Amino acid sequence: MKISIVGTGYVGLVTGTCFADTGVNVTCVDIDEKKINNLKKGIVPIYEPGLETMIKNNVEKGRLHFSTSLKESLDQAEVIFIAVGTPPGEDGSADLSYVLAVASEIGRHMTQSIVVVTKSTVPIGTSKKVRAAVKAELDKRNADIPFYVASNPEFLKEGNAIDDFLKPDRIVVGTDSEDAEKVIRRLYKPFLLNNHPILFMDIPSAELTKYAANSMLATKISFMNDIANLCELVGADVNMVRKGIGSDSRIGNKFIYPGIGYGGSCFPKDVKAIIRTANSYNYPLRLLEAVENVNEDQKKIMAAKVKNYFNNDIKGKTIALWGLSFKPNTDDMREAPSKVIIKELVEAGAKIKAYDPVAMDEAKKEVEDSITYGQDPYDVLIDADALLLLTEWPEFRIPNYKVMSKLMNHKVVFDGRNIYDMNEMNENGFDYFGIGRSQKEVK
Ligand SMILES: NC(=O)C1=CN([C@@H]2O[C@H](COP(=O)(O)OP(=O)(O)OC[C@H]3O[C@@H](n4cnc5c(N)ncnc54)[C@H](O)[C@@H]3O)[C@@H](O)[C@H]2O)C=CC1
Ligand SMILES: O=C(O)[C@H]1O[C@H](OP(=O)(O)OP(=O)(O)OC[C@H]2O[C@@H](n3ccc(=O)[nH]c3=O)[C@H](O)[C@@H]2O)[C@H](O)[C@@H](O)[C@@H]1O
Repeated sequence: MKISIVGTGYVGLVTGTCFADTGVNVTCVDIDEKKINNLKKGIVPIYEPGLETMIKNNVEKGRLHFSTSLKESLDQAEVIFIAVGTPPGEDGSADLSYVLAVASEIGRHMTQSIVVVTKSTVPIGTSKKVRAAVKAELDKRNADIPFYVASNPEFLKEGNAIDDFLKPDRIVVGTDSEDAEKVIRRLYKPFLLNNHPILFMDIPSAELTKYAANSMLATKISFMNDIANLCELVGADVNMVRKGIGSDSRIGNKFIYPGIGYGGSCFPKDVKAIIRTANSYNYPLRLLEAVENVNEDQKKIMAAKVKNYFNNDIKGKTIALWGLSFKPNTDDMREAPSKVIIKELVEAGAKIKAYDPVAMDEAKKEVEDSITYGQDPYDVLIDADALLLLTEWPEFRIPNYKVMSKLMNHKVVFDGRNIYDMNEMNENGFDYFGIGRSQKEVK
């Protein structure tokens, strides 16, 4: 079987590599020549654990190819996945220009019947537009070639992408044709061996499922952030409350970790987009509007805690940051809450020294020039007046109190992910502030 994946980003590259791993012949296509040239040399553009080795293996076996030519990739391909970006437009709606440009290109170059699958996250009705864009190009050249469209949203998480793709909780496919269903079922069969279901449904339902899933997860996070803030006021510990509610199987213990607000390329964008879609039907999604508002406020909470601790005067203070990426195991800085926190602190006159195991190169492209970067976690603690833990990378989990005490000017830790033991911090002489943990225990 031969397939093509257009868009070689987080989703396209992982999708292509995982399909190649099952023996399918895959061509990953991108318009970014540098990216494709690098991939041909074995240089992977993103940090995703396990991906590099898997790519290398499949390239060596001759099953995984990289190209800038969509036209060439179409040769004998049975399925083509569209996995390009759908960034938010100015009004919050998803920008479909990349998706539709690919659809038109498919129509311009296809020579045999093919299933066109949209894997990008797209609003309801997009598959219709994809179908129309392909058809318009076929009509222009009087080509009567049958083709099918399908929607196959992706649910992988960055940092755990390969595992999520190989062992999905479910695969969602929206289609209106039995022929397309047959081809897609065959392609996904290797991932269904452990009884993970493949759910076929109508196309609008598949498209909406993706937004509903991300919105539900974002809602859980904002809910817990709201509860965490209440915990601080009433003297409760959100870690306890989280365990207390998470052990109710109806609620579940996943995605209820409070923190510094959800970030990344998807939750913020997708919550905005579904609100926008609903508004266009004159149906305000009040709950999700609140989810978004809580999240915006939550991103500012750490900076507020720091300012409050130093009596609203952090001018000239040196603040050390551990972690910059929006979550561990990725170098992705898109919508990272760290960017909001840095902005707030810099505006108040603080000097920032940051360390992240992999995201510093990405951060340098997006963050204030005034901040400096360290070689390792302890490097940034030299003369620091405070440490802020922003991303829960494993290497930050067990801090070396002796070294910290020696290096830091002032012993205070603000833990944006609640990974530290408050008592242990206090016993080692550190003032400690987590998220949603009673301030009473602070010395
Ligand atoms: N990043 C993630 O974890 C997830 C993303 N998604 C969705 O998947 C889609 C892709 O997201 P990412 O992989 O993060 O995007 P990305 O920004 O990492 O990659 C998109 C790629 O598409 C390429 N591209 C743009 N126009 C093109 C064209 N005409 N022809 C060929 N290539 C083209 C770009 O050069 C870029 O390399 C988005 O809709 C996103 O919402 C869904 C699930 C997870
Ligand atoms: O559509 C997408 O792109 C993807 O978006 C998320 O995946 P991702 O953004 O990679 O990462 P998550 O692990 O979901 O984390 C998102 C944000 O929420 C935050 N988060 C997550 C969980 C939690 O309990 N608390 C919390 O604050 C993380 O720190 C991070 O900033 C979804 O989890 C994926 O299923 C989906 O495919």
